[in-house]
Amino acid sequence: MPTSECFARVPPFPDQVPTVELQRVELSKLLSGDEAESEALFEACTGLGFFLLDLRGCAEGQGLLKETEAGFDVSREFYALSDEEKSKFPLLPSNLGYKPIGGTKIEDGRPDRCEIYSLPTDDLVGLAPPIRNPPPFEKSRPLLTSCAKHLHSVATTILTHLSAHLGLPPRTLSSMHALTERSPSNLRFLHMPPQRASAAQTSLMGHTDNGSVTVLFNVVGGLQVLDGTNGWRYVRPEPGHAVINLGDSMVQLTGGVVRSNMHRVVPAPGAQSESPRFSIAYVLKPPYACRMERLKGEGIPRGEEEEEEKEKVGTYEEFHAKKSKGIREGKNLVGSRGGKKTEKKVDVRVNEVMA
Ligand SMILES: O=C(O)CCC(=O)C(=O)O
Ligand SMILES: [Fe+2]
Repeated sequence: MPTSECFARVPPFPDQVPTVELQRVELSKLLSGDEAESEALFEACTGLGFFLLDLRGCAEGQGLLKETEAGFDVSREFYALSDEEKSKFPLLPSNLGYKPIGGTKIEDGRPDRCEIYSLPTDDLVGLAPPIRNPPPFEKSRPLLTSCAKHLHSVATTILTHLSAHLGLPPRTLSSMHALTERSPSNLRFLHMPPQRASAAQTSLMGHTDNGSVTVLFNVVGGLQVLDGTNGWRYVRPEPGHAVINLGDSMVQLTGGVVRSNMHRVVPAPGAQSESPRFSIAYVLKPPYACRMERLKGEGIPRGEEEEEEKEKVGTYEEFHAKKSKGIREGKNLVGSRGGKKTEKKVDVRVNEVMA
């Protein structure tokens, strides 16, 4: 999450709410090849599937914090536009573009309370003909392109460490996600307006991400992770850190070694509930053409179901389309195995924590 100056502008996250204990990993140490840090990363990826990445200890991280901070200003400018202006940029295939409030459903079928603008990475880095984005984004193209490239590099650094622990040649996962092939990866700007306490509801439904790695920045709380039998727990926003989580495609490619955990956004707790909530996420996804077959590495299990899987497996484009359709229809939401086929299904409606 951005620097402490950003945090000073909103009331503090309260101490009295149940939070999840996330592993902290330092980007500077990952970049210098620190083995203990790499081990901690792998533990978090195979455990909860979420961790905090400290960006403060190196120039790469500090630069990214500054860029995302500027990104929050771009987001505020966009969300200050009228609904009429925003709706001139409707959702494109692959869920890119503008999703208005109520565009998806929450667990109980009610409309969500979250609006999202997703900019395709392909467009930002020149892999695809540019789409027409709203003026606040268009006039900040150089910033957003630079930000997307730096976020992409953070996400692939994480994938390089994962490759090592999975017994894959070091560049297997990062070259699979290179910025040379078209994919539905995107830089997304989310906005959740404050809700009336008497009618407060989930803002963004419980879901697992369907990409590979998500790098998330927020200042106001509200993100919750499903923490095993503890149920939903808030993630406390921390200055100078990004929240990292793995998505379904990594579960598929690793035969279930890593976890794509359920998470959702509810109204911010305590005094923060009056503040509008902005977040920025970089969602790294495999290329459309990538075959979603289990990779071969010493750390990746082989099993009977693999043969069965091979017959069903297709491209990431197909994998992605199936999940996106489910989300639009409000399906696939009340149960999760945390991305692991071996896990017991958990009802995501358990232990509602709505402060
Ligand atoms: O806004 C957040 O904190 C989470 C957003 C999220 O889960 C997503 O964009 O997939
Ligand atoms: Fe998500």
